[in-house]
Amino acid sequence: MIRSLLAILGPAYRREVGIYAVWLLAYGVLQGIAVTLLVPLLSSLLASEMQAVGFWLIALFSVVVIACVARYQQTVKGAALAILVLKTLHNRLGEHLSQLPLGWFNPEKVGRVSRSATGGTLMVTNIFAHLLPPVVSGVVTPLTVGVAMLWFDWRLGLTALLFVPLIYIGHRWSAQWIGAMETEVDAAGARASSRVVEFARNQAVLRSFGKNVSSYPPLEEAIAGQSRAAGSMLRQTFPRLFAGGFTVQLAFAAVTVVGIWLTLHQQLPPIELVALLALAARFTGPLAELAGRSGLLRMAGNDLRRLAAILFEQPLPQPSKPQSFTEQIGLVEFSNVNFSYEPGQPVLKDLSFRASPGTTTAIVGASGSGKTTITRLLLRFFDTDQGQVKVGGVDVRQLRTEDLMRQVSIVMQDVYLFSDTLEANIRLSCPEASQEELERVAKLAGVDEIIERLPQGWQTQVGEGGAALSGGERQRVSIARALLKAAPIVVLDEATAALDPRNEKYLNSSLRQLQQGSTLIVIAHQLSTVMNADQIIVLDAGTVAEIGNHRELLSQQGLYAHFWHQRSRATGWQLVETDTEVSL
Ligand SMILES: Nc1ncnc2c1ncn2[C@@H]1O[C@H](COP(=O)(O)OP(=O)(O)OP(=O)(O)O)[C@@H](O)[C@H]1O
Repeated sequence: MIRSLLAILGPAYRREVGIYAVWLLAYGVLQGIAVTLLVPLLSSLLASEMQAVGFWLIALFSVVVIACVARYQQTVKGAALAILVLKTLHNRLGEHLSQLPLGWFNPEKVGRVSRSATGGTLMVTNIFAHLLPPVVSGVVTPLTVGVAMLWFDWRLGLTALLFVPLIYIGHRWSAQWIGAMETEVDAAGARASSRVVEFARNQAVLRSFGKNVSSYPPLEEAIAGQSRAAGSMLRQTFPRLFAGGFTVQLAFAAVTVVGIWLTLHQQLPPIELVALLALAARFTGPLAELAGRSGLLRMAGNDLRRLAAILFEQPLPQPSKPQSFTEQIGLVEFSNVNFSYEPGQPVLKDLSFRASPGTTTAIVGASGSGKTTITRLLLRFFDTDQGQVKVGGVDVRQLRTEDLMRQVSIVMQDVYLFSDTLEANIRLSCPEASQEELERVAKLAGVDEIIERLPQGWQTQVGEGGAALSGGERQRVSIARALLKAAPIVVLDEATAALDPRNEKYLNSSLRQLQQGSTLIVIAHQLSTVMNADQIIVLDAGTVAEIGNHRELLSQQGLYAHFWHQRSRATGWQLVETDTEVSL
């Protein structure tokens, strides 16, 4: 466990962990020696040898003082390491997450990260603060006492030490089992919490179908599964902990029986028997505590493994010699791209197209034909299986993430705003922008109108995820961000639903502005965007079925023309796969 902790923290902390380990061991041994000194002390007391009593008392006092120093050092160093782990793990997690491919962040993984970053790291810090000290004392102190007993009376010492393997196996068995059960309980907990979040988020839909907790089976099952797992763990943990404690008491009973037998056969003076039995009692105390703590330590070990699994996730390979841009800034090229999310289920097949700098490319196609996937590959959420994606004439795999991201702005339908002011949300893309610049983009995107209406204008808090704004308003903020960033390439996912006239007006003026300086790649749903695009890519099941501008494609009398003639009077469109019809 310490080894995996060191692997996560890095070799820089090897020394601190080493010093802590020395104090832990020292305290365990000193505790054992202090207890051992009770034997000569009690023996001389019972024999009324007052001078010897004085000597052993001083010896005991000195060892206790040194043990206190060791305990203090162990506590201070443990607390310092716990804080260090907390800080380091959070920093390492943050750094690592920022290097992982964006495609990694699905809801399950995000849930795992948030559980590990909160409860997981706390549990891991507990290893130093609360779990290792009793576990190490629980092993080292009884061993020291056992060796001391060997010295006083080898027969009693041997009896006690013979039980060590049995106690060890018992503890290991119950700790391993508790660890395995905890993994199950954790998985059930993760399932239940994701269902609770789903239930809370989708209240509007669920209520409209008359669903509450008891009539929504997935949530009920997940909660029942969690309490089943927790109940089963509690029920089955008890006998195992009992078995661990029983072997310890058995060891004590065996030492007592052997001691009495030796005394009855005049092989051990009764005074020494009393003192050695007191020692044997101290042999069992820390062992009993060990039984409970080793299970907790195993649980913390599970958390450690889960954290390590996140930290060992591979970031997308970064180029050893990153390339810089040529004069082809704004150029986007896909060459013979093949891509699948799941092996054997190709999503994009031999897909090629070229978007020249400053032009607008509209991507249209049936739901599931791969439109969003194209934008994900352009942003390098994932790497292609075959073929190349080039931005500015350079393969995206040869660009550093920050260089690629500097080239591209994203405006998605489902816009997330940070729980901050309106101004901070727009400045995110260009913190150093002047106030005039900010106001210019706000006007173009129609954000000025929102600002005028809101009580604190630019300084209005938008709430978590932008909850204080409507969907259309959030998209306007997101367009203002893109305008401010003025990136050479803009990826835009148009609203599927028909826009109200006001939002449409702002979207069109923003698009015109963006077109002046950027290459636009639009997942297009509005007819006007499709008609005015320089080129339209018609996707069919992951391949380019047709490519050209509106006029060219109409004259081809192919798939696009078919769609167009069917629904040209519609105000919005979406291609439907089943019968290649256009639906609203
Ligand atoms: N993260 C993912 N893991 C596995 N499969 C995925 C993932 N994302 C998309 N897919 C699958 O890839 C295919 C293409 O999806 P994509 O989202 O690119 O289509 P789309 O044309 O944008 O669809 P829509 O218009 O409905 O948004 C679909 O079959 C989809 O189920």
